[in-house]
This record gives sequence, C-alpha cells and structure tokens, in this order.
Amino acid sequence: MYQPHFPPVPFRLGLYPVVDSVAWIERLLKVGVKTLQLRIKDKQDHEVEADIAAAIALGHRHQARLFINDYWRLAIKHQAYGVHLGQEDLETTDLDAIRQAGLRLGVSTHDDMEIDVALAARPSYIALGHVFPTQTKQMPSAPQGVDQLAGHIARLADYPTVAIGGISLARAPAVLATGVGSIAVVSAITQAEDWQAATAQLLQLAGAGDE
Ligand SMILES: Cc1ncc(COP(=O)(O)OP(=O)(O)O)c(N)n1
Ligand SMILES: Cc1ncsc1CCOP(=O)(O)O
Ligand SMILES: [Mg+2]
Repeated sequence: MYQPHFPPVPFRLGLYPVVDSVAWIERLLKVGVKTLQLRIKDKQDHEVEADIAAAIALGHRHQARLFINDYWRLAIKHQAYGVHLGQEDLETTDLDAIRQAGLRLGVSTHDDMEIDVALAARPSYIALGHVFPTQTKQMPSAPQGVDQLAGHIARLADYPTVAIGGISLARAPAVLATGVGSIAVVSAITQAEDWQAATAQLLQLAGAGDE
C-alpha cells in the first residue's frame, strides 16, 4: 500500500528531465514538461540560492512539479514541490523538516537493499537506477538493465517509481514497458541535436504525468 510519510505524488510522473540551470527549467516548462528537477552539484548554498528560488518560482507559475536535488534547506525555504535525495543524504537530512514543510520526497536506489532503506523512509517516490550506462554521473555499481528494473517495479507495486540512467529516446519504450511511472533523463534532452524535438518525442512516449 502506498502510504507515504510525505505528500503523495501521482503514480505516473511522466517525463522527468533533470537539468542544471534555470534556463533549462524555463525552456522545458514552456514546451509542456510538468515534472522536472534542478540538479546543481557541489556549490555552497549561498551560490545557488538565487537560481533555486527562480526555478521554484517558475515551477509554481507553470503549475509544475519541480524537485530540487540535494539543497533541501533551500527547497523548504522557497517552497519547492519536492526534494530529491540520495541514499547517503538520508542520514544527514532532517526528513521531519521536509515533511513538516509539506514537500514531497524522492529517494535514489540502486538495488534491493537500498529499496529497503528507501521504503523505511516512506518517501513520495522511489527512483531506480542506473538502468543503462551513463556518461552523466560516475556510478560505483553496474547498470541494472531492464529485467532487473522490471523486478523492482513488480516489487514496488503501487509505489510511484522513476527510472534513471542512460535512457535515450530509443530505449525509452522498453523502460516504460516495465510499468515504471516516470523516466528521468539528462543527456537525452540536454545533449540532443534538437532538444525541442527530443522533448516532444519523449513527452509523447512517457506523457507529462498524471494530475
Ligand atoms: C530522479 C533522480 N534519480 C536519481 C538521482 C540521483 O540522485 P543522487 O543519488 O542524490 O545523486 P546526485 O544526483 O545528487 O548526484 C537524481 N538526481 N534524480
Ligand atoms: C543523476 C543520475 N543518477 C543516476 S544516473 C544519473 C544521470 C542520468 O543521466 P543520463 O540520462 O544522461 O544518463
Ligand atoms: Mg543528490
């Protein structure tokens, strides 16, 4: 049973681009993306606060589901839709503060043990990765592949799920066939020759998420 400790999200979050700038957030909102993440790495809070505040304001204006990666205090301060955290972040984050502020929580997982840890926190969604090899982030483990992903999706039943890692336009149909509710992508959009065409095609396949 899906009974999160945080506000729920729709079972299908649809296409979920993960990007590193306000410019990308604005572009993607303008073409109809409704779930997205601002992922800026390795900066001090004061260096990213203006960008995080601007991205959150844009998300509100477009009635979109904007998750902030890592910077959970700033996400609370500026009232983001949600926060995305990794496994190692769970130990150092005040999860009660996120819940009390009414933000959704997404948690990364890479295997069954990490899914156990994530489920114990009862987040709003569980991310599963990396599905395929990725150039975007250094990964300590091997890609899980579509079959293992399908096993995790079956285990998680009605829990909202997000697949991430190496998902291209060509690979998206096989990933979606596992029943996963969302595909998170970086390079499939940001490195595409024509990002607008790529986004439109991915939206066609994955949808913009349930209301
Ligand atoms: C949707 C989604 N899934 C997984 C990740 C990876 O998050 P994390 O493990 O915290 O690693 P970094 O992104 O912080 O490098 C994600 N960001 N989004
Ligand atoms: C942030 C992150 N977490 C797991 S894989 C990944 C990067 C995904 O990027 P791409 O879609 O370009 O493979
Ligand atoms: Mg993180």
